[in-house]
Amino acid sequence: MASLMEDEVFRSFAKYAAIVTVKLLLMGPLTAYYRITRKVLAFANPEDAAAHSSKPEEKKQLVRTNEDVERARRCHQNDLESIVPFVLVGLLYALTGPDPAWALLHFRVFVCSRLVHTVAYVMALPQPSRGLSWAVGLMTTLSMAHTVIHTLYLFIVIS
Ligand SMILES: N[C@@H](CCC(=O)N[C@@H](CS)C(=O)NCC(=O)O)C(=O)O
Repeated sequence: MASLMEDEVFRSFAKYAAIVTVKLLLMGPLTAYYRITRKVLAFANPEDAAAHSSKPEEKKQLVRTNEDVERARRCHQNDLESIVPFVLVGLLYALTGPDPAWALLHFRVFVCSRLVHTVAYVMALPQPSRGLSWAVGLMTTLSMAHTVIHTLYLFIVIS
């Protein structure tokens, strides 16, 4: 780890991966905040509610959903679909010895795209704000994946 930290690209990867992972982790507390402030202190599944009440009307109340809570949950799910691949691919990419300026651009663009995606999702901004920010993040990860695969291919051909 100490010798990896001497590498400029790995240091910036670690920094931006940490930022975007903290952002992902904060989606849980944000969902909890919406649950509390929108008074949706309900169960997620009907069977959980059934364990607490047998009355149909009461059961319905116990599984009540709220648009803000669901929005935060969907955003959290989307973060998992995008950020986990970024961290995995980004780690391999950092190990390919890319140009530091180009690598930094990839990391920054990805982090910005996810921050914009979160704001667009949670605040229900009009499309294509969310779609575009998601697409930019995806392109960035795919670009890094391309470099990883290309580097491996060259390594196999040369050796
Ligand atoms: N699992 C995603 C795949 C496509 C995707 O991530 N689309 C972006 C841009 S439209 C999005 O924000 N989808 C909403 C979501 O995942 O809840 C979906 O079902 O929509």
